[in-house]
Amino acid sequence: MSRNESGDLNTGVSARRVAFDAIRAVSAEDAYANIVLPKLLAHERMSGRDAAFATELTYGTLRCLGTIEAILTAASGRDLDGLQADLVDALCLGAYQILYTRVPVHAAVSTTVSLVKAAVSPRVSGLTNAVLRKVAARDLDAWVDRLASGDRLGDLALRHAHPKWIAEEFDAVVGPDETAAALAADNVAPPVHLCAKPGRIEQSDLAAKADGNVGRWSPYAVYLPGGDPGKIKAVAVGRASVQDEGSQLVAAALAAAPLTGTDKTWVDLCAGPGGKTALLGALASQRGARVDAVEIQAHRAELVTKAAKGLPVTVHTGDGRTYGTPGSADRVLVDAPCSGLGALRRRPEARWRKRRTDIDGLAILQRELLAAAIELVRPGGVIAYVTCSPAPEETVEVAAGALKRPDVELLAPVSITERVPDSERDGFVQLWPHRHGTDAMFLALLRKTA
Ligand SMILES: C[S@@+](CC[C@H](N)C(=O)[O-])C[C@H]1O[C@@H](n2cnc3c(N)ncnc32)[C@H](O)[C@@H]1O
Repeated sequence: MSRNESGDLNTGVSARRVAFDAIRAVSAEDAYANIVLPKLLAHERMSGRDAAFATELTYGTLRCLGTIEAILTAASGRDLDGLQADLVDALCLGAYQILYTRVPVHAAVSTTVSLVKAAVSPRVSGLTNAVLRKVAARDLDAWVDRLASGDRLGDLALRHAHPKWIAEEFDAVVGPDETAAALAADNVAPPVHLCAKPGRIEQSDLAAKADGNVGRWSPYAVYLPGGDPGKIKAVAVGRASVQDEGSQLVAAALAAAPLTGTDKTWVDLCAGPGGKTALLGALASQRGARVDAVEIQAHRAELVTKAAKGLPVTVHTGDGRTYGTPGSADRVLVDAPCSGLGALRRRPEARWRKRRTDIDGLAILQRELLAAAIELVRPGGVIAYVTCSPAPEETVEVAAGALKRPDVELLAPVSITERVPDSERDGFVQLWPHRHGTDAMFLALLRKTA
């Protein structure tokens, strides 16, 4: 049976049921959509256009959840907390189709009513029909205009489906003219970037073999137009890996920083799952250096071992805050655990799960890890402090704290700023999806002076 986005009643039901089950798992069990959905698709043996439709419905609904819920609340005239949770999930799925897709309204409503009858309760099918018909009375823009309160960031957050506090974090960095673009970029699925491991395969060779395009910024990046990267031989045999171009740039910037004296011992203090370790390992291999990769979680340390197979990398399971001998490293990467606000486009549900208060605890750990890196590096050595977040509390504020020390100075990250326009932020690097097509990686490049 073939199904498509037209909303044909006989053809879209299974994809919608898969999407509903995935959304249920995310909302009821705190599952991750990118993990639960492939399992459901495999279980249903769903592929091709059906799988693409189920994915669009699942990811789209979860991504836009806060805005959809605000519209459902207004349309139904009731607090959604008073409705059973599985009904709310089904209503969100139906409303997403009405507001954000080209599925005809009658198909979105009737398929959701059928879904509710089968998967929730026939008793609430009339309510489902009534609420979705009210949602369909306006298009998305009209709903957003109706719900707008006149608060600039609150309204932008509503329009671009983010919690307001995240809009505030972005706005604090890019300023009012760019915040809408920064938020909108999170609603576009990221393209797949490959990293051609230096010394293993040339960028142009990988691009030709993978039917991709050479990346704009990283000398190792290849953009894939589509398809399964696991099926590309260079990836399967470890000569290339899937890695965001921004991650490649910040890892390579550590290796590119000027250094006098010994340059043999590189440390990756927060290594799991090993994407940056693998790139550093390949670069170290070309330069006669070695990488010690530290990861606190054993299962993630195993992933590092796999990612770095065949490279001069030693993996240590342990706490980066207490690792190693002071003054023993030439280059240290601290790719710190962070809020991940720079990679929201990768995880549809993530923005609604995070809380601003999460950053407070993370900032303490980030400062401790950076302090440990400063201890670990030798005088003259280099530290790259990296986060996949632009939030000031876990980026410039952490780096500025370290720069108050008399034995730390800021290094200009020219390997990136001279190559990538609009990437400099107060002497550091800040990449953005809407500017550069990368995750919003932050980099502070520091030197230990004495
Ligand atoms: C942002 S991720 C690193 C991503 C990795 N560099 C890559 O490119 O694949 C942060 C990692 O730090 C680890 N981590 C958290 N606290 C740590 C600590 N105290 N010491 C070492 N690793 C830690 C987390 O388990 C997580 O795997």
